[in-house]
Amino acid sequence: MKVVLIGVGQAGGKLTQALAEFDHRMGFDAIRGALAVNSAKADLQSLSIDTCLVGQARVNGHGVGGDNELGAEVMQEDTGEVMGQLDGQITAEAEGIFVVAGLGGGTGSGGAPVLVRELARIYDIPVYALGVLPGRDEGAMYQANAGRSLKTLVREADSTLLVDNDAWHSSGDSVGDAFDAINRAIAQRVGLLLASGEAIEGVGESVVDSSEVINTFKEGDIAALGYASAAASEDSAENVTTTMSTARQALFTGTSLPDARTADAALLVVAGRPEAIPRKGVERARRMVEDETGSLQVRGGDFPLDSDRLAALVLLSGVERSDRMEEFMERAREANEQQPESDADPAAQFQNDELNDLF
Ligand SMILES: Nc1nc2c(ncn2[C@@H]2O[C@H](COP(=O)(O)OP(=O)(O)OP(=O)(O)O)[C@@H](O)[C@H]2O)c(=O)[nH]1
Repeated sequence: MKVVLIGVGQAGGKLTQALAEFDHRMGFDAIRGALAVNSAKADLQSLSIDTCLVGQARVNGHGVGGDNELGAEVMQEDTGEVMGQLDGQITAEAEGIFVVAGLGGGTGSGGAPVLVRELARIYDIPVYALGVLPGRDEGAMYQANAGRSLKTLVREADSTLLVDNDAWHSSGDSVGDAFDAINRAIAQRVGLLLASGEAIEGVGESVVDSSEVINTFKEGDIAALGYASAAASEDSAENVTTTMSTARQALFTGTSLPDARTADAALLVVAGRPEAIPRKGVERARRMVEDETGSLQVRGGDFPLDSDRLAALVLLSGVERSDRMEEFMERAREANEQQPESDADPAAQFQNDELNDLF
C-alpha cells in the first residue's frame, strides 16, 4: 500500500522517521513521502525527513507546552503551509495518508485531528491516524489530552490505528532509549503491514493486496496491530504448527493495544519465504482469528519476504470495546473533569463535555 506519512509533534516526527527508515532499509518502497510538522523548531532539527514549522507567529518555534487547544489553533492557522508542502508528495499513486502523533502532548494531540480533517476534505484517498496513547503512569494532562484528541480523530479519520506506549516495556536506560525502542517496534509492525499491501508482480493469489488492508480498516473506528515471529523450517509442511502458534502469539500477547481481541474485522498476514508458508496453516490460523475475535470478516494472506523466520501480523479493526480502551477513556474523562475550565473560543476544536458521550 503506497502511503504518505505526516508526523505531527515530537513523537509523530520521530515515529514517521523510524517508519521511513524501516521501509527504506527493507527496500519496500511503500512510503512515498514523509513530512514532520511541529511547533517546536528544535524537535524538527534532529530529523532527516522533510519538515514544516507551524505556529511561529504564536509560539516562536518553542512548542505549545502540552496545550492541545493551542496545538489545534496553530495547526488551523498554518494548514495552508502544510498542504503546500504536501502538494508534490501526495501524487496519484498514493493509496492512503497516515497522520502520526503522540496523543498526550500538545502539538500532535491538537494538531493531528485538524490536519486529518483538512486532508480528508481535500483528498479522495483514505486518511488514517496512527496515534500513540500515553502510558498509564503519565499524568492527568496527558490522559485528558489524549482522550480529547482521540474523540476528534475517531470522528474525522477513516480509521485510527492505536499504539499503547504501555504495550512495550523496554530495558533501555533512559526515557529516550525506551521511546526509540518502542518506535522501532512500531515501525517494524506498521511498516510490514503497509508493505504487505503492495501488489507484487508474478506472485500467487494468496498474497495480500492493498484493498484488503483498506477494506479491513474500513470496518471500524479504532484499529490495533498484533505481531509475532518465530524461526521457520524451509519446508512449509513443517511450519503448520509454527504458523498457528505465531498467529496466536500475535493476537494474544503481541497487539499494539493490550487486550484488543474482539473486532469487527481482521486481516491476518503471514510473512516469510513463499516456499516456507503453509497454505493449510494460514487458513487454520485465519479461522482461529475468526473464532477468537468473533468477527466473520477475517481476511488472510501471505507476504513473500526473504527471511528465515515466519511472522504473523494481525490487523484488528473495531477494537473500541477492549478493556484497555474502556479503562483509558474512564481515566481521560476523570482527568478532563479535573482540568481547569477552558477559556478558549467555544467554537474551538475541543469541548470538555464532549468526552462524556464518547463511544
Ligand atoms: N512511542 C513514543 N511516544 C512518545 C515519544 N515521544 C513522546 N511520546 C509520547 O507522546 C506524548 C507527548 O507527545 P509529544 O509528541 O512529545 O508532544 P508534542 O506533540 O510535540 O507537543 P508539545 O511538546 O506540547 O508541543 C506523551 O504521551 C509521550 O509519552 C516517542 O518518541 N515515542
